[in-house]
Amino acid sequence: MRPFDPQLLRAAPAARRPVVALAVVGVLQGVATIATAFALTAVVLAVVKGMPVGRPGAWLAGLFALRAALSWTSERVSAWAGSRVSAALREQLLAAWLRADADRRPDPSHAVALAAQGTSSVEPYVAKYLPALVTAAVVPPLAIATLAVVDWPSALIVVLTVPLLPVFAALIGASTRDATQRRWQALSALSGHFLDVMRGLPTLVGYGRATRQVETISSVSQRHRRTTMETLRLAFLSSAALELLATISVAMVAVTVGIRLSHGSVALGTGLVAILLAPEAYWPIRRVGAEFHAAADGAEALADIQGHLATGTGSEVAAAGAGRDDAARRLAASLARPATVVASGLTYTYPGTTVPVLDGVSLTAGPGLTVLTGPSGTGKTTLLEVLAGIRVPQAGTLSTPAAHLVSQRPFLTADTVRSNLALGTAAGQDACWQALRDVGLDGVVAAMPQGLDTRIGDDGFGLSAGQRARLVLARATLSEATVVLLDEPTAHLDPESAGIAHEAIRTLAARRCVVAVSHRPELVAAADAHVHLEQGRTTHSDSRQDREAQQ
Ligand SMILES: Nc1ncnc2c1ncn2[C@@H]1O[C@H](COP(=O)(O)OP(=O)(O)OP(=O)(O)O)[C@@H](O)[C@H]1O
Repeated sequence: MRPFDPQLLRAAPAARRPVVALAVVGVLQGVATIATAFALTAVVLAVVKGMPVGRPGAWLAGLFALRAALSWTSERVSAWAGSRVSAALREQLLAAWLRADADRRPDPSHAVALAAQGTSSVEPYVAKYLPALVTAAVVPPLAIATLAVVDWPSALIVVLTVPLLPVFAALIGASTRDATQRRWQALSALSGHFLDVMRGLPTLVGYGRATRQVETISSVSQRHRRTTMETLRLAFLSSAALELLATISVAMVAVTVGIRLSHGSVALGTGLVAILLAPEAYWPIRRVGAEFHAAADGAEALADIQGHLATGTGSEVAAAGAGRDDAARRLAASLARPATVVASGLTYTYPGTTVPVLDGVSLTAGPGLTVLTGPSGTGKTTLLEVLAGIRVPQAGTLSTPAAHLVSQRPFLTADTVRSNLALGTAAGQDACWQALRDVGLDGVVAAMPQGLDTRIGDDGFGLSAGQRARLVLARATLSEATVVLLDEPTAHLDPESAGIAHEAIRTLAARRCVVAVSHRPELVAAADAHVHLEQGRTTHSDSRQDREAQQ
């Protein structure tokens, strides 16, 4: 971890003002502390000499009040700055991942760890460590300069001992960096494993292997606990070491002042100011050492976040020829474009593999229904994802307006039926009911306790697989996109429900360009065009007219 990474201020512009404000408050606190040393000395001298303490006492009280106010301000600004920066980074991360194609998105467990704990761990870095760093750069030189004017021998001792603190801190910091990296990896592994287990819990329970996971989660948690304790041990050790060093250094100043006082070679006032000022040269550096450990996680996470923000900017994505753009702008532009998909020579190879899944696929789909068939694993889903702009082909050209993709594993949030239906559109009550009627789900939703306002669980929990499939189909009918891509939309439905859904798909295709992957012969028969894929290539395509002519 570098002491300060200017990338932060570039990555999170929201951090600039709070960091500057915290730095100013830190410097004012330092100046007030130095002034307090003089005021306190004046009070002590007044008492010793039997003079009135009213004036110096008032100064001292005023300075204490100022320091309390500055301390309160610093805490408030810190809390505000931390939450502002972490929220801004979280927003930027999500926006970058949404812009990026599927191959550049991180693994979900890593994404969860980074967007949740990662961005939160940047808070102490911004709110505590950076202001401490600025204070450490300003206050010690100020204290030493004042000390040099007041009592140069004390200043000399401080100048000779103060560099030991950053040297020690840097030595300890090197091992902290490795420990923090290990801790961060352990945390990612823990959240990833936990997510996998939660996802696969029904299957694990079904096969009677759920209890085995307790052991695995326990060992992953233990690894995280060990790495956390290792980091904490280092933090306590380094604080103790810096504390000891600073105390010995201050003691050296105090002892020499004491000896000179007893010899009468220094005035009481000067000696007192020197003793009170000496700690001010050390504490800001000690504070940096203490905050460094709390901030180390944040610095590690910040480096990771910056990597994701840099790769998610999309410059290469646009250059790859798929013409993907910001989703909202694309949707707006798409409404003005004809509902036609034209793909030519699309070639796509998954990262880490060598054999292309799509090998020069060409396809033209206009308004109406185009059904895509082909054996399992031949690349149909991949093709839909390329058409939707989620994956970027390595070769070929694609021209399409913004598309609404209904995947095989539909995405449903833990929210009301209404918000799951209207996701991203301004569909009202009537439109929602009409969409539900189109897919034959109106009776089911009407029978729910709160109708459209009934909450469904995460991932559609509480609905059958067929109901989920129809709900996302209803959502597609509400979408404003002129191109709708459906991946096996009726795979989970009984013949009756499939019939209703096919009718809804045909209605949808009357107004838009619908490309559906399906193995249902009745949907293929009803299609305006049929494209067959095999081993990543289009082996056959025909239109309804071709089929009618053949018959
Ligand atoms: N993330 C991935 N990384 C590497 N290979 C993948 C990935 N996803 C899919 N594949 C491979 O790409 C090939 C095509 O997969 P795809 O899901 O597109 O096939 P499909 O035709 O839709 O199959 P199905 O009809 O069974 O849904 C498969 O051989 C699959 O193993």
